Amino acid sequence: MDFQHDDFLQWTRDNEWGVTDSFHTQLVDGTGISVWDSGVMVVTPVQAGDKDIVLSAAVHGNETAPIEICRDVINDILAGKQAVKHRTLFLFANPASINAGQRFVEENMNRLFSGAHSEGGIRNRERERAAKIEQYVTRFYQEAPQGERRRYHYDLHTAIRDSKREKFAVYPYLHGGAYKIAQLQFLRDCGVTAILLNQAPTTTFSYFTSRQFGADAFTVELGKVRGFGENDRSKFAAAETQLRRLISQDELTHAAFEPEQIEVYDVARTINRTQQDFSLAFADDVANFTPFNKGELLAMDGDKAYHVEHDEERIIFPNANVAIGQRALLTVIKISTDQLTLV
Ligand SMILES: O=C(O)CCC(=O)N[C@@H](CCC(=O)O)C(=O)O
Ligand SMILES: [Zn+2]
Repeated sequence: MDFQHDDFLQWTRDNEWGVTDSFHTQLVDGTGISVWDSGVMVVTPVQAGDKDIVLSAAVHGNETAPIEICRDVINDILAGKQAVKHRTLFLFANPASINAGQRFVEENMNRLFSGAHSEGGIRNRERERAAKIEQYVTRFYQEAPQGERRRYHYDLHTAIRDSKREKFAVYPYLHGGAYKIAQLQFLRDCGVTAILLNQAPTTTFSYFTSRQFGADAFTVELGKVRGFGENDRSKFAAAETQLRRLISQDELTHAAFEPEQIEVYDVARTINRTQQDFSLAFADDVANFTPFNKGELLAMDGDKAYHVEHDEERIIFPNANVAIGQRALLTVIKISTDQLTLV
């Protein structure tokens, strides 16, 4: 058995819950290609730079634009059409959900990291896969050459709803750490125009790599959920270009950062669904970043009402259909970039 060299994504989907074998091959230029599992590929240049880069897609299988981007980058690497300068781990995280055309099969994988996959006495294959992905990422960062390393993780998503900010990113809670200008520049050049600052730990993939490995890690929302072949790839061209530059260039140069180029939002509240009887007080077509006025009703969770507590409080990721106990809505409040400790 070997992996399919001309279409790694298809081979991954054909082995949706993983394989026990691993594979290694070399490209003509000596670049190492190691496949640790279905959807798990490590690219190791002969003379690798000092970056260890994780690019993940398909944590949610219906978010196809990032999957298509990573598919094309990987296939170009395997075909010798895309140079790689830094160690790069590509992950198609949840192949079974790709095949199902759904966000997940049994459980939202992006709520299973930082060990959450092993809590609550629940077992399912998404939990097993999340645990394996944690192991692969750990192995990837730990197997890096000695010396000062720069760790990155871009977990690429698209959003269920429309968004008044088409591309935005979630900066995981940094526990007092400083935000990095270079990351704001990179995300800006990917087309990101808004950054959400999480103010508490989560069980998302990007929080795991940020907290566990000190990676510059982000959830990057690149657009809207669409079927394979339905993505206008011109809308993702800037992001794809930056990702290709990231893996292939020693250093990335960016134009100077201007605060007005990216809006910064504090996550004000996380509203979880705790009751079967949960509803949002606005229509399904109300877009991410829609502002609400103080006092307006946002959601009912059983008989608990959630009202807007700040002027211009904006909704993010509204989803009344989440599992009991999971996040049904974030609200954010815009802050001045000047308020950030930037390094
Ligand atoms: O559009 C939505 O409702 C969700 C889109 C999505 O999958 N977003 C991520 C955000 C992860 C984070 O907060 O860092 C998710 O909900 O898992
Ligand atoms: Zn997602």
